[in-house]
Order: sequence, then C-alpha cells, then structure tokens
Amino acid sequence: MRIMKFGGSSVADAGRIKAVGNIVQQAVQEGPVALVFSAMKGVTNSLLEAADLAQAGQSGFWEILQDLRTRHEETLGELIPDGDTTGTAQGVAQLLEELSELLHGVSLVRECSPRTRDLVASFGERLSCPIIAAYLVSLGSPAQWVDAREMILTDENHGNALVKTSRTYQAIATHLHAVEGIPVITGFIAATSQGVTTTLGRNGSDYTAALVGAAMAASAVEIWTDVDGVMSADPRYVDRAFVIPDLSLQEAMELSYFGAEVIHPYTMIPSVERHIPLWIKNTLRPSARGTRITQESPETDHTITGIASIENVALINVQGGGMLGIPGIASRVFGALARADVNVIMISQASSEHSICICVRESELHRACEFLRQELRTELESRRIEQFEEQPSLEIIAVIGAMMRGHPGIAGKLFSALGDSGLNVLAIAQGSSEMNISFVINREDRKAALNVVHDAFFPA
Ligand SMILES: Nc1ncnc2c1ncn2[C@@H]1O[C@H](COP(=O)(O)OP(=O)(O)O)[C@@H](O)[C@H]1O
Ligand SMILES: N[C@@H](CC(=O)OP(=O)(O)O)C(=O)O
Repeated sequence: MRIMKFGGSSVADAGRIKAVGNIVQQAVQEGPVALVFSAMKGVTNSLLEAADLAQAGQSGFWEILQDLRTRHEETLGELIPDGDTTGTAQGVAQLLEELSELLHGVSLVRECSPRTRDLVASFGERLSCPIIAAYLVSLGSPAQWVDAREMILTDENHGNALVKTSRTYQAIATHLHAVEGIPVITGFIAATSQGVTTTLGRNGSDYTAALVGAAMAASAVEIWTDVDGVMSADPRYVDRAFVIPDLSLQEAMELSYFGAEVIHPYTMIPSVERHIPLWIKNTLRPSARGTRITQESPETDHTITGIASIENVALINVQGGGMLGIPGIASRVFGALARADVNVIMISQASSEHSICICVRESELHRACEFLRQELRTELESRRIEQFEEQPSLEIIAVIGAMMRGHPGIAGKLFSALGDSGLNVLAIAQGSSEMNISFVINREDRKAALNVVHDAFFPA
C-alpha cells in the first residue's frame, strides 16, 4: 500500500484538487493507496486567526467564517458542477454552522483555551476531506473519508499532542481494513482517549501520513507538495537551490527541525521504525523523481547536504563574572525555561562559562525572560549576573549534512564566507552529532546569508 499525503498547497483550489485527482487515479491503477489530506492552503491560519479575533472580542472572525463558507462551497461546485452534491454540501454547511457557534462562544467568554484552539483548528481538514472524497467518487474512484480522530490517539498536550503509537497503529489498521474503497484521511488532527480533539503540531499532516504508513506496513509514504523535493535551501530565498535526490532520515530530521517546512520533523520517526521510504513529490510536476528519504546515508560529493532556517527567533544572553562559581547555573536556566514551557531551539555557552546564550521562538521570549528573571533574581540583585539581554527579530540558519562529521574546515569556510560578506553572526552552535552547525543573524540578513552560504558550499 502507498500512503499519499497532499498538503495545503496541493488542495489550494479546485484546479489543484483536479491535479490531485489525476495523480490518484494513476496511482490506483498501480496498487492499493490510502490518502491523507490537509486543509486547503491558508485555512488553518485563517481558523487560528478567527480564534484570536473571537477571543479578543473583535468581530472580524465573522468575515473569516463567511470567506471559508464561500471558498469551500465554490470549490465543491467547481469540482462537481453536474453531480448531486447535496449530501456533501449539507455536511460542509453543518460543519461551518458548528464552527460559527464555537467562535461565537469564544467571543462571548473572551477565552480560547488550547483545547478550544485545537477544536477550531480541526475544521480545516474536516472540511477539505469530505469535499475531496466526493470529488474522487465523482471520478469513479470509490473514496471514503475518514476522520483521523477515530484512529490517532494522543495525550492532552493540545497544539502539539504526543501520539500513543502502539494503540494508534492498532486503531488505524482496524479502521482502515474496514474501509471499502480508498480511505481519504484527515491529516493533522487526532483525539484523546476521552474523544477530545487534539492536533499534531503545525505541518502535522505529514506525521499523520507516516503513522498511517507505519500502521499499514506501507511500501512507501509520499509527501506531495508544491516543490520538486527537499531542496538544498528554501527556494523562496535561494534561486539556485536544487533538489536533493536522496537524503538520510537523520539529515531530513535535522533539515526539518531547522525550518525546512517541506516535511514535519516527527514524520521520520515511524519510517525509521518500520524501514518505510519517504518520498517528497511535486503535485504540480508528478513526473519529477522527487527526493527519497531512507535510513541509509547516500553517497554525495558535497560536504554539506542542505541549508535550513527558522524565522522569528530571539536570543537571551545571560552574562556575568559571578556565573563561574554558581553550581548548576545551566540546569537552573533550563529548569526555568521548562517550567515556562519554552522550547530551547539552540544554546551556546562561552567556554569561560561566564555566559549562556539561548535561542527561543520570538513568541515565547517574554514568558522565557519572566521565568528566568524569577529564577536568577538573587544573582541579578547581587550583580553576580551583570547582563541579561534580550534580542528579538532574529533568524537561525543551519547547515546540515552527514558528510560534515569529521570533515575539518567546514566551520571555517562557513564563517569566513559570512565575514567576507559583512554579515554579523550573533551566536553559533554545533550539534553533538556533528551533522549541523547553526548560527543566529539579524532577520534582515536572512536572504543574503542563505545565498552566501549556499554559494560557498554549492558553487555554480
Ligand atoms: N529545503 C526546502 N526544500 C523544499 N521546500 C522548502 C525547503 N525549505 C522551505 N521550503 C518551503 O516549503 C514549502 C512546502 O511546505 P508547505 O508549504 O508546508 O507545503 P504543503 O502545503 O504541501 O504541506 C515549499 O513551497 C518551500 O517554499
Ligand atoms: N493544516 C495543518 C496541517 C498541515 O500539515 O498542513 P500542510 O500540509 O499544508 O503543511 C497546518 O497548516 O499546519
């Protein structure tokens, strides 16, 4: 069985969905498939924006609701202009009515808990899948849409729920074996054992596909998107970015961790466990080979494999001569950030141990500093810590590659290229795996730095 996941870019409008229909009809000729779909492009962002507006008591969420209604009804009409879409249209209308009541409730109580946010975010996939399933049926492919909340079991960590994999694998296998025809599965969403809706983290439909692949012992998991594969850098910023033909799972994890949103970091885990190859394919150019991701480290004559970047990050710099003698200062810093539920993206510590530099998402900067100042208030008052500096509006860039391990001179080449271009580096870190070197720069230097590094390691 092939698991084929189509992201928001592949179902952005009726035209894209028709291209997906052609790809699916071809695939079905070759053997059994199960399909995973995301919300139409931009819908999840709109839903989360509507939740924020409703929580703030701003009426703008009504316009978003109306736009969603129009977009989904028009898409259904364009896909099936002549067939009977009454059932599907009624289902879409009912979902949108439910969403409307939910957002109205949020606006009345001026509160949107992480649990409620997950429920709001879930409507994107719940709207797209019935429409796509109805379209495939209209093409003569016996498709049946499946609500993944009935199969994927998670904990209660809303927004980034942890999957209970063994029970999930059993539930997926049981559920899908009962589906007649082609399963059209909602990506991104899941549920707790109490049936409360959760989500797998942004970009999480890839992970859904990998879970389905693992549960069904698939021959391959294919991530269909709008680029020819995993590229040597984000093609939106680096014109000379090229498709990486083969990637190891570890390299793919590093690239996705450091911002290559083309694939969700957790996607690789089920594949590692079950030796299932992952493919990144282009819905707009299905004949292109794509990128194959497997356990093996492919042969390459490049010293690095790719470059990734994470935008909207911030640095917290804690510095002071008095830090030298403070036992466990680092663990206290990490303890405070853990209590703040802040994810540390990168850390670099001066060898003199008198400074610690931490990189976090900009959206978590305020909370991180609040908890850190609380934890270090004694040292701050006694001036043993002299400096506590926050730097927002930054960017992390990482160079990644299995061949970097034990290959001297990469850091030198990287930072001399940046220095020669007058690009200032604010912090540096190297992963213990020696498969990545990451550094922090000002946000406005992002495009220049990505191209300088790409030219340095992949000269024309
Ligand atoms: N290294 C990379 N290789 C390929 N695409 C990348 C990379 N880094 C960032 N991207 C961006 O990721 C996008 C695909 O991810 P996403 O927008 O989530 O697609 P989908 O909606 O299909 O899930 C591409 O259009 C590209 O702009
Ligand atoms: N719709 C969800 C899940 C997802 O994976 O979307 P996409 O496949 O478009 O990245 C999101 O936007 O996060």
